[in-house]
Amino acid sequence: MSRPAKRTRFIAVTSGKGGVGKSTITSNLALLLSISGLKVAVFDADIGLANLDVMFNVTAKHNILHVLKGEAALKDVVIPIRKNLLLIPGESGEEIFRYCDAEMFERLIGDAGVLDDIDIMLIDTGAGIGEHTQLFLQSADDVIVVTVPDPAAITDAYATIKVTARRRKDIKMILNQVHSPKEAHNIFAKISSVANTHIGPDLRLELLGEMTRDDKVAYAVKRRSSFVREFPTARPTRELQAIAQNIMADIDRSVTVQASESGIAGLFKRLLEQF
Ligand SMILES: Nc1ncnc2c1ncn2[C@@H]1O[C@H](COP(=O)(O)OP(=O)(O)OP(=O)(O)O)[C@@H](O)[C@H]1O
Repeated sequence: MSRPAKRTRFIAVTSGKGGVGKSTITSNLALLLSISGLKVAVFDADIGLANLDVMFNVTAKHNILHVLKGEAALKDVVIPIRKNLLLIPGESGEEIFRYCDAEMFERLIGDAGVLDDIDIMLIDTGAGIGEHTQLFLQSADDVIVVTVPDPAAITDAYATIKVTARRRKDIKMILNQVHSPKEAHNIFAKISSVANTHIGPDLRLELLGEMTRDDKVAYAVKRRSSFVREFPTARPTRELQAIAQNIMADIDRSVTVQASESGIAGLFKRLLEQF
């Protein structure tokens, strides 16, 4: 039986090109949001390259695919990272979608108690032009496209924005590995201008924030730790805190909904509606 739950805000984090810092940002952002007192889940939906378990330095024995196949219970798959923060390990998205049907959805609702009070679910997806990634992007409340200043990455980020904008008109961006906020704003202004001309004026593109290039970030990733914890006063940490504040300012936590609308069941319900 369904019971009241908190409405989960689904935030998909994507990119055009690999290696721009999407998983680093997702994992550290999740940590900051959870430290702020929100209940956060991170769903690793990066098709073929699920690596958030590495980012959080945990070992995932089972993942969501085992749940969908009925081989494991959700509570045995979900990994607690810290207070208020859970990881839902993923696997090949392609296969996940083979199990995306009504029966699977019923199973998730029945099993979803562990997750139905989640405030924010961050979904780490693959590159945004992929067909299956698009399903996640269209199902989410917010889409964040991460890019770096490199021209090839910007071109690929723009391609992601263009494909995503066919079906939704609000897209956010994070400019990572910039040298200064000015550089981030200049790049964003150029992307916005091209999008306005070629995609259309009804697309609402928003710069959620920027993160400076800093060796401390790479150092922490190499050590499988989080830079926001290791370097709490470093510039990228402060910049990511500002991004977390922006996200929190947008969230109304007071709304209650049916359990089927929240957590992982809510996400799969939305995915199912795309078929
Ligand atoms: N602001 C930054 N400053 C310095 N290095 C960074 C920064 N952000 C990310 N990196 C480094 O970039 C590399 C790629 O990051 P990450 O794995 O998060 O990218 P990704 O976009 O998730 O890639 P993929 O999609 O291939 O998993 C990592 O080694 C990380 O340490």
